[in-house]
Amino acid sequence: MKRALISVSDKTGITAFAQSLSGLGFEILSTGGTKKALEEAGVPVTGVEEVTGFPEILEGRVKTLHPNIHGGLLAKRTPEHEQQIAAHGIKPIDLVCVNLYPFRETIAKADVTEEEAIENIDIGGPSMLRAAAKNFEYVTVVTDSGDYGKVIDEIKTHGDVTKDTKKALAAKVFRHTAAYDAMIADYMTTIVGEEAPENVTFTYELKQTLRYGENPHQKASFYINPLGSPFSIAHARQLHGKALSYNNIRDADAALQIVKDFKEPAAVAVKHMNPCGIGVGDSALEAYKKAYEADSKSIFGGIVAFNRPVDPETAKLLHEIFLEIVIAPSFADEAFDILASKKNIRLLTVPFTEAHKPEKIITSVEGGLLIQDQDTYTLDEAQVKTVTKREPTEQEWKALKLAWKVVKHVKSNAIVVTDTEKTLGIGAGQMNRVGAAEIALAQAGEKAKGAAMASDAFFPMDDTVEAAAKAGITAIIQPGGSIRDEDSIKKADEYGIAMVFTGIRHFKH
Ligand SMILES: NC(=O)c1ncn([C@@H]2O[C@H](COP(=O)(O)O)[C@@H](O)[C@H]2O)c1NC=O
Repeated sequence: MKRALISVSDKTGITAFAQSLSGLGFEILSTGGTKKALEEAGVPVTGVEEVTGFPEILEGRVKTLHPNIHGGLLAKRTPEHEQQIAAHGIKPIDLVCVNLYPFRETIAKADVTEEEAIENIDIGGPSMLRAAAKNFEYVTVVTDSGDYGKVIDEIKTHGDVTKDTKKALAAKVFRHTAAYDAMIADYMTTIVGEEAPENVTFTYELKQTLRYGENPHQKASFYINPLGSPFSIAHARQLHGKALSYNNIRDADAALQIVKDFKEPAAVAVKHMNPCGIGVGDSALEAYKKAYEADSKSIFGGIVAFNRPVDPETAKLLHEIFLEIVIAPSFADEAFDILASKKNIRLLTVPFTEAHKPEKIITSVEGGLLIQDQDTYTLDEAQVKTVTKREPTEQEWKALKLAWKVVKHVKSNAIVVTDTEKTLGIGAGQMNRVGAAEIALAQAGEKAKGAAMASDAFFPMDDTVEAAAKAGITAIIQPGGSIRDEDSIKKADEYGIAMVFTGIRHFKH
């Protein structure tokens, strides 16, 4: 008689599965809670303690960790192994169905204690899963209730689960136990505060296979951190429109990261990971009008993120142009109807919460990963110092603060020109700083007169100040720290520009 060992925390679908196995001639072996559930459903079950000859001890910490179980799981069906287990009175186990203590769900609880988390580290379950998966040649191993039906069907059709399925199920089990352990490792690493552990493992879950990657000939998938913040593109709720593409996800992430930095109502338009127009105002409507005005050409086909609910008036304006995505904390019903009248536009919501804890940034390079903190620095006015003869006026200060907030999110070398309520020119991703300035100033045109300029890193020479002055810029904010700072300061003084140093750099590569 074939034997199946069933030990599950999540009992979804288990009685039907066990019933089918029993009907197909399997003897069912089971642990405490699972045995009880199966017995209540009328499935004949043998308790594991009858197999081990040992009771469950240490509050369930030891139930299946016994040679009578693991010998039965790991024995090859070869004469040598069969003789060995028989000599010890061990019988083979042909199928294992195990799902693990809910560690992830436990640590996701806001009030979880360390003790509770530790108790939810499953030991016996992964041991059985790994033993059965190693012996996939002979043993079927199931951990996902989604596979119960397939396993039963194959046994009914072929008398056993096919070799290919056994192998595929084993691979799935190793992925599962690896992810489970990675989550435990991450939790423990955080508890002990290890900054750069000698190994790093992550658990990410498939959210979506994408139609393609950055280009149609590149394959791509989207994996998300199951414990990630809801205030993220990974956990955004899509209310309308076609599935997000690879580029959509990255652009939407960029737009969210920017709009998160604003307390006042703001609208952020993004193209190709850079902001193309940012506006602030007293309402979403006002902010959007300014973001649109900032660059009414580039916004076409872009992504717009708001940090306030989208109202019908704003929706009407958004509806006038082609946009890929609109993201906001929410959409008023009428606003949703207006926007959703276009079939393809994606409408996403994310809960804007102050409690958001920024995740680390992980970037891949060929053969490696780079991990760093997010650039969460916000301007510390006490640290900022005016280096020129002239202090910025109140109006200039307002514009400088906006420019500095924006420049952090623009690819380096970055130069941003703003007034007090919107971007006027954005020079992004240039290989020399003055080149970025020329782009930003050309875009601002006449509006550069009396405007503010921000630079993400120091000026290596005074040419950017010169270009700014000639375009009519009256205030500049930059980190400072160049050996030629004095040249830039002198140049600013020459033109009566007020320049402040932040002492902080905002490279974004
Ligand atoms: N300690 C053991 O020997 C052991 N054997 C199986 N388990 C787990 O116990 C759970 C099932 O327990 P029950 O059938 O009592 O509800 C499963 O999630 C299984 O993975 C164990 N528990 C944890 O390590």
